[in-house]
Amino acid sequence: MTTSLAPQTDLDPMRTPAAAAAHRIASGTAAPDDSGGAPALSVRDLVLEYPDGERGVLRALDEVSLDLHAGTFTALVGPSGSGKSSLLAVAAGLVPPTSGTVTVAGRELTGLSRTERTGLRGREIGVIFQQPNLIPSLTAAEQLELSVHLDRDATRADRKAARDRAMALLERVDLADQAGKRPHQLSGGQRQRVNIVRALMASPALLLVDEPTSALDRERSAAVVDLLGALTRDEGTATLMVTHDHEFLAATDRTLNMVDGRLTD
Ligand SMILES: Nc1ncnc2c1ncn2[C@@H]1O[C@H](COP(=O)(O)OP(=O)(O)OP(=O)(O)O)[C@@H](O)[C@H]1O
Repeated sequence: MTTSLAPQTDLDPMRTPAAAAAHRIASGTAAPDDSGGAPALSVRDLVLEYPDGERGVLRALDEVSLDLHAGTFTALVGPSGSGKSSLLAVAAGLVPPTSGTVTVAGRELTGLSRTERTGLRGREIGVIFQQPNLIPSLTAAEQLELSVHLDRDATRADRKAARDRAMALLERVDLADQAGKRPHQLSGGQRQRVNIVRALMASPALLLVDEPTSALDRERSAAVVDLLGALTRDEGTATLMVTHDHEFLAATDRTLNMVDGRLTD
């Protein structure tokens, strides 16, 4: 992977993820919906070009269009260098496209200011990396609650909602009894499960996952992919997972193939 996806440390200046999650759960909008409503992610005619020395430009994404709906689990496969990570980075709002549009939860990313884009990312986009990038000094529960703790505007009710949401998510992935442990006290599979539910804290509309199984053995990899599928349905996210492992495609609802920056469904 050449494109780097920065860790999600940006804070939502308007609303804490915990408050947003509590609101969505209370209002029932976290329910799965693959019925063809407005897409969680809509990409149109996306082009991404990088400067490429004497050759001019390298076109990493070439007229890519796709829609992802709530509650659906989509795999993105393709040869090395075909543009998979570039698509994730642009969909996450971390890299601006050369042209084309990316709309997440009804908001077009390129039309937003930097602050608005950061806010939207905090609320609506979860990103999971190849290696769990957990903070060594924090417990599993604290990793999940970090953004609300860093938010000076968070109320006591927000903090309580974040604690409750964190415990519910840790319980959902069978880690309630590990909530007080730091990353070095957890196994690789447990760390990846903490990483996954941390990305779900704000009940994002869109979950972008970059090769989540690359550091795991076969059995644990299958468990992580199954878990991502189950959480996609439970939480109602639209999940896009880059994978090299065709063995896990059966666990997804749909597979997209990328070749030379183009999607060949
Ligand atoms: N920051 C960058 N600057 C210049 N070229 C880049 C940059 N990031 C990626 N590229 C190029 O864009 C193309 C697509 O790269 P990308 O990382 O998206 O592919 P990928 O399908 O994710 O590959 P892999 O499976 O190996 O991770 C490649 O030719 C790559 O060399």
